[in-house]
Amino acid sequence: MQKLQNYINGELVEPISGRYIDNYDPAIGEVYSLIPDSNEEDVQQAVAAAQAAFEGWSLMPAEQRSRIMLRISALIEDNLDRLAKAESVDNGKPVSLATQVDIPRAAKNFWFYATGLGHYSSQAHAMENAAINYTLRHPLGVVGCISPWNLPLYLFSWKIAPALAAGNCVVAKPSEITPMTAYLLSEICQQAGLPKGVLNIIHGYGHKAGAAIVSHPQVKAISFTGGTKTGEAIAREAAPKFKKLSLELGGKNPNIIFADCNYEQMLETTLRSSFANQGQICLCGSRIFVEKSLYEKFKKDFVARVKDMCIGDPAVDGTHIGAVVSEPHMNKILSYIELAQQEGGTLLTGGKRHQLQGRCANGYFVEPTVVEGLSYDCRVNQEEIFGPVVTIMPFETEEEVLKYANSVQYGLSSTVWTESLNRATRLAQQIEAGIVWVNCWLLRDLRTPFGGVKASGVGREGGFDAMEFFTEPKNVCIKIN
Ligand SMILES: NC(=O)C1=CN([C@@H]2O[C@H](COP(=O)(O)OP(=O)(O)OC[C@H]3O[C@@H](n4cnc5c(N)ncnc54)[C@H](O)[C@@H]3O)[C@@H](O)[C@H]2O)C=CC1
Ligand SMILES: O=C(O)/C=C/C=C(\O)C(=O)O
Repeated sequence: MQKLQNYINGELVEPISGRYIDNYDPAIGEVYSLIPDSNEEDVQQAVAAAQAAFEGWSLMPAEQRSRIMLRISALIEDNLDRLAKAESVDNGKPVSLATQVDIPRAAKNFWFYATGLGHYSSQAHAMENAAINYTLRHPLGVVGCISPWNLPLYLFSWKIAPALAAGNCVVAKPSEITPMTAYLLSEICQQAGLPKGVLNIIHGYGHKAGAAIVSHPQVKAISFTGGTKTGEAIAREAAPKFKKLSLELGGKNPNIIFADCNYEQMLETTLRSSFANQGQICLCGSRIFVEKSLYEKFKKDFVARVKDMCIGDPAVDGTHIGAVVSEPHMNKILSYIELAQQEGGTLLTGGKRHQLQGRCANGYFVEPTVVEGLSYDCRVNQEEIFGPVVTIMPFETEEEVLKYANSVQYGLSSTVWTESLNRATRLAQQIEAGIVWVNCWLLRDLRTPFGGVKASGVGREGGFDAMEFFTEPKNVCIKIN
């Protein structure tokens, strides 16, 4: 069976403990590879390697740094099929999704920051006839990047690329549930000629390897994406040590549909925003609010389209819904479907584990599920499920739907469907979320600030926001005589 290795100081190495963790293919429910069960000692070696590499990397001319990152981007593109297949096997997502979305975006993340670093400039503030201020931005040193299992290489690279572009050296940990493409990225970094120690990839459990990265005194910042509870634990550890923190956490996003919307566009996009990646994207619109006059028509058409979706082998073209990421996660999703019924909801479609034949007979598949009849403040409408489950609810007025939308502890993204520009801008102003999509969903411009409010996180990724996070400003004030 394939054994993955840590990537430390430019070399692929065994974990010091010699211990490994089972890695499952969720579509067949079997272990197919082993990953290092790394501990504090592995992290210590990785941090030491990163520290040693920092001077060389941070002082390297920006153009040279950029060229190395562009080579990584190109190699990801060259390996598109291999990486997409690996992502699909590791995560359960349809290979078509990994080919069209996950892997191209990983390549783009490196391209975006490799080119962006050449446009990042310091600020100057002139005090009339008194002084001129200029603000230097220094890389922080060694930084930690910790990413989740839902968009493995996409989110891993979304953190690593700006950190490297800003001149930092990185110790990164992918999720232990989906480690494969991060491992393949280590091979790509070797081929691209990334100097040793600049990026170190440690595999293993969050409470062990991840916690060791967070608590290491030489790790100056942590960029984390994952569950809100884990984000809290990381903040508890890192905040008293005055580390910089960027936390992208959970969501319970409203999808607000008015009767005057472009109906076909809305219906097609709502199918995606509900069930893309088996609903395992923190931006999915899991609470669908529909204006009362459109509710019955929407319900009929939406449910019919959901019933048409193909749940199947992720390796096969034409599959819309693949496996969810793990057996515990499947059970969590099914328990929320149970809860929805206890809370008085009616299942309009779905609701069960889906049984496939043949190769995937033991895989972790959940039917795309639509629930109606729940109140906006019940647990199912307040807690993050992170699976292919949506609720639909009617509303009558803007005030009412705004109250529903803002009733949750989360505030990541939101979607508004209307042809009225006035209404869209009114709501965009009042919705408590870091991102508002009007008549679209997950339309991404990588220059824009990305992140959430309330329990959805702290800080913003994307564009120069990420470059600012990964650098420390120093103001120099020169008096003019
Ligand atoms: N992007 C998002 O919003 C995501 C949300 N979730 C939500 O979180 C729930 C739990 O999922 P998990 O797999 O447990 O995600 P998680 O948040 O625990 O895992 C994310 C990453 O954090 C690491 N980690 C865990 N504990 C850590 C610690 N104490 N210190 C440092 N690193 C640590 C993990 O190893 C992984 O690399 C899901 O059911 C879902 O609701 C999960 C993944 C992504
Ligand atoms: O940056 C994006 O385009 C998407 C990010 C998605 C997440 O952070 C997530 O699902 O966890």
